[in-house]
Amino acid sequence: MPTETAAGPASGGRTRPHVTAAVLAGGTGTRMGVELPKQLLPLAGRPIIEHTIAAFCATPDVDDVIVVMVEEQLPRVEKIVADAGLGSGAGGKVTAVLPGGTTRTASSYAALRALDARPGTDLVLLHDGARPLVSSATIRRCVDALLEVGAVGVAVPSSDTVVAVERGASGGEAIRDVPPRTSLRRMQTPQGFQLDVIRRAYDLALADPQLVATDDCGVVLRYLPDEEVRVIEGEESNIKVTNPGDVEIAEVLLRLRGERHGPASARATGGTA
Ligand SMILES: Nc1ccn([C@@H]2O[C@H](COP(=O)(O)OP(=O)(O)OP(=O)(O)O)[C@@H](O)[C@H]2O)c(=O)n1
Ligand SMILES: C[C@](O)(CO)[C@H](O)COP(=O)(O)O
Repeated sequence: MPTETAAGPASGGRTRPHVTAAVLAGGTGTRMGVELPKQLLPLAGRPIIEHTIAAFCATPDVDDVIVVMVEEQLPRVEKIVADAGLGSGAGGKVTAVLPGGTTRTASSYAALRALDARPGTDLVLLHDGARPLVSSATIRRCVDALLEVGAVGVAVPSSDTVVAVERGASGGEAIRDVPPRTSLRRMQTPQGFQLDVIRRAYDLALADPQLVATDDCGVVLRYLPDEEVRVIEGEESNIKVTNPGDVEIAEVLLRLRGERHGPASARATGGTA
């Protein structure tokens, strides 16, 4: 339930809920094709995951951050958090670094379980550790929407025509359908939820042996069909580092952002203004 807090300037002094961001970094990055989990690769001299965590720490709407990481890399992430001053004891907001699961869904669930053991959170933002360029503005819009609905996902329109495919008569891939582009969005993260909503959805999902999900809004849509899942506008620059070459693209986007806002502004916001 919303609690009276010393609200920061961005919240205009209103009574506001306690917001926990969960950074999901439990994947191994197989598509990237390098040995190290991709979220540990350097981006402008700092590990990708450090950029991601810093973005949430720098956003006044976020009260604390938990990180879900590949188990064998937990000490490495704890060191990144400590060295960058992102821990809650050092002026940052990271309160826990936890092991993830074997799928993204299992890692989301691990984050939710951690919150079970630690009451206080009203809203949770689930975010890909591999999206280091998320902006404070996007995070803020997500939190604002959660004051009105139980589930929110950040998305961008598709500038390409998107098609559904199937195996064709010739044996190759063939178009089955061309959905109207105006009704399509590309989902990003953060995806935010009132905690009781995502808990109920995951309780049902985890009991379903057929569970297949690629994002958390999809879990709510499927298992709580009466719940409105609002889509809010994201930013093209909030890319997910996934394939070889994506780190270089992220470097360019980061540089452009620095040029737009100036180096002092980029530093003050963890490069995420
Ligand atoms: N078991 C998993 C799998 C993924 N993720 C996280 O979910 C985000 C989006 O997933 P994706 O880009 O698919 O990352 P990987 O699973 O690492 O990549 P790949 O699918 O190429 O192996 C990433 O931040 C990833 O670390 C996670 O927390 N736990
Ligand atoms: C959650 C997500 O980033 C939304 O686009 C995406 O579905 C993650 O998928 P992945 O296969 O785990 O990269």
